[in-house]
Amino acid sequence: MFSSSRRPSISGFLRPSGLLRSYKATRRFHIDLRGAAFRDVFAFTMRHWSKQPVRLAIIMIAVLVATLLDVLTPLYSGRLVNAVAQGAAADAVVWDAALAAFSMLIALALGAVVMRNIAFIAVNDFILKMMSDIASDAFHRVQRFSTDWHAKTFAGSTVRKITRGMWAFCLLNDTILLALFPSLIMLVGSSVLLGWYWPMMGLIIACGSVGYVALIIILSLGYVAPAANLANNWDTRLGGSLADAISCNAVVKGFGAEVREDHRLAKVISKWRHRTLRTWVRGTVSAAFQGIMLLAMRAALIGYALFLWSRGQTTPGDIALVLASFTVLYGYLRDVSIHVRNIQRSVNEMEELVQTYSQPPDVADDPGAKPIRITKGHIDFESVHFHYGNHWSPFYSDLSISIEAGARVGLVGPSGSGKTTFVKLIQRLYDLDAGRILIDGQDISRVTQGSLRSQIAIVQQEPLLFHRSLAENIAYGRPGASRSDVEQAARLASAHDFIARLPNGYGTLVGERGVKLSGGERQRVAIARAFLADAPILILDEATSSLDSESEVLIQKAMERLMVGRTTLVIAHRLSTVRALDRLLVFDRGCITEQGDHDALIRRDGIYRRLFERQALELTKGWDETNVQHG
Ligand SMILES: Nc1ncnc2c1ncn2[C@@H]1O[C@H](COP(=O)(O)OP(=O)(O)OP(=O)(O)O)[C@@H](O)[C@H]1O
Repeated sequence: MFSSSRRPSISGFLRPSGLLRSYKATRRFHIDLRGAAFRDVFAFTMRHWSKQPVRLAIIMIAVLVATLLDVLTPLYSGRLVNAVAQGAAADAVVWDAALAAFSMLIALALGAVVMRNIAFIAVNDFILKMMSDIASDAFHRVQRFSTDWHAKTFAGSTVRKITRGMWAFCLLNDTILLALFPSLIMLVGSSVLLGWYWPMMGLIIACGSVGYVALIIILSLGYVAPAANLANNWDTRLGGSLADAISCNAVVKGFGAEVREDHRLAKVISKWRHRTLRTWVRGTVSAAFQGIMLLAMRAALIGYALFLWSRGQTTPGDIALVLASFTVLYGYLRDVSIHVRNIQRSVNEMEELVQTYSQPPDVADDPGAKPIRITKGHIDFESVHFHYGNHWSPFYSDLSISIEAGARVGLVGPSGSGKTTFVKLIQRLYDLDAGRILIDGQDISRVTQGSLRSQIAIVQQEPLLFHRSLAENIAYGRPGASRSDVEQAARLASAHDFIARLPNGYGTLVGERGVKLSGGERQRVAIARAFLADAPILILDEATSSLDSESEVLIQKAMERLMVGRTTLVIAHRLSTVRALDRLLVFDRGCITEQGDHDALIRRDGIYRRLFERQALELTKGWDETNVQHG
């Protein structure tokens, strides 16, 4: 992420700096030119600009006036020189002319400072407002992307995409509004000013500047950028190699392989050095060409001015005007290469963020969708056809099943048979290919997703907790729940006792994703959250991880209390825990092959009986081994 002090790169408008130094400052950034990316990013920028037309107008007018005042400054420098060259200060006419020119110079400088600061103040608000909008819009969209999207995308890279995109947008706006726009005004203004007095000089500036900018674009994008890209890759590889060896230091030590790792890194460093050197050399060559071009312009202008002077057509003041004009213009022009690279860099870094805006949500609410009202919790699958996006064959074909309101149903079957997919479809985390899922007679694809999911409580196998206090995590099930409601839910979930023993009790922060709690404690917090949610439909994804028997009993009891009065689906991994449920659905490769209660299923020679016998056998073996050890 960039630093939050964001102006140093805008040297054209603020403070000119050496070409080479500036080049080196930006050399590490990824440079790549793609027309589509430029178009999308500029369209995105325009959309944001159009939301603040008044501020944009203030900025542009202030920058325009400040730069025009800079354009006029050489004119009065020339007049001052002319006045001084005319005679002694004792001459009142000369003195008045010199004083008038001096006053104008001060007034112009003061005006430029005032206008520039007006532009800065306005631009701060303007850009921060857009950055805030981008952050909240991106968050809004990302939160609503499908489970599939989140499964495919690393959370860390999404976060980086948003924050880097925000700062790149800041740099892009700074560069356009505070660097390129004034440079353009200066270029046109100087051409007009000098062209007004000497058309040939106007032509030299106009043609020279256009040639100079074209040269910069060709050198930056065609010559330096490819080398910089390669150097950048080696920069990343160098970082990766360092991180790899340092993070696996225990292995390196274990094998006494320090020297081997030194050699390995030395090879990477050598490649990195060569690639980087090539980029720097190209940067230096490019800077030299730019310098030569500026020198040629300077020589042409001053040479022409001298030529006119030799013919008696210019005064010392005119020469001063030409010199000063070129010096001011030079300050703007010499940093154009940095601005071009800044634009490229911002476009590259914003590209991924902008793409998320054109991505439609995989699962969208129907226009005018109404909230669902679940009173009983009766669930019907009607001829459901479904396949995962990256699979060719359908996972469920013509699946139909009814689950009565208030029933406690276990979903069992081998790993990958489709138990979790079944509950994901009830939550509408994916859309169906065909068929319908109805809850209390309402098609879930026609209601709002938010209302549907808020009436289905879920306790996951590996519950995720926010890095917030325990009280906040539990209250997530019902926003605005009172402290006594939270404690009551924790008691029902057998969580109160362990929370009360913590030094900060309900105020304890649980660490990222709840890492500071044990698996059993996390589950009880998730159960407490589900108690507070008080949803008519409950999904329990039973933990497979081996909890100690005390935790297991506590969790089992908490879950039984939670099931009362709700339609409950239990994804069961250990069949011993679902024996008491009203009904079991046995899944096998996307089909429900058997159903009934435990007693009925165990009597049949089917998958359930085989699974049950295998688990019973494993349990007996486990017992025997324990007894042998203890014996
Ligand atoms: N997001 C996904 N994209 C593609 N395929 C998926 C996705 N999620 C699950 N699958 C595949 O769908 C099949 C069913 O998965 P599901 O999670 O429903 O099985 P399960 O019965 O719950 O398994 P387990 O008991 O191991 O949790 C598996 O083959 C799995 O690889």
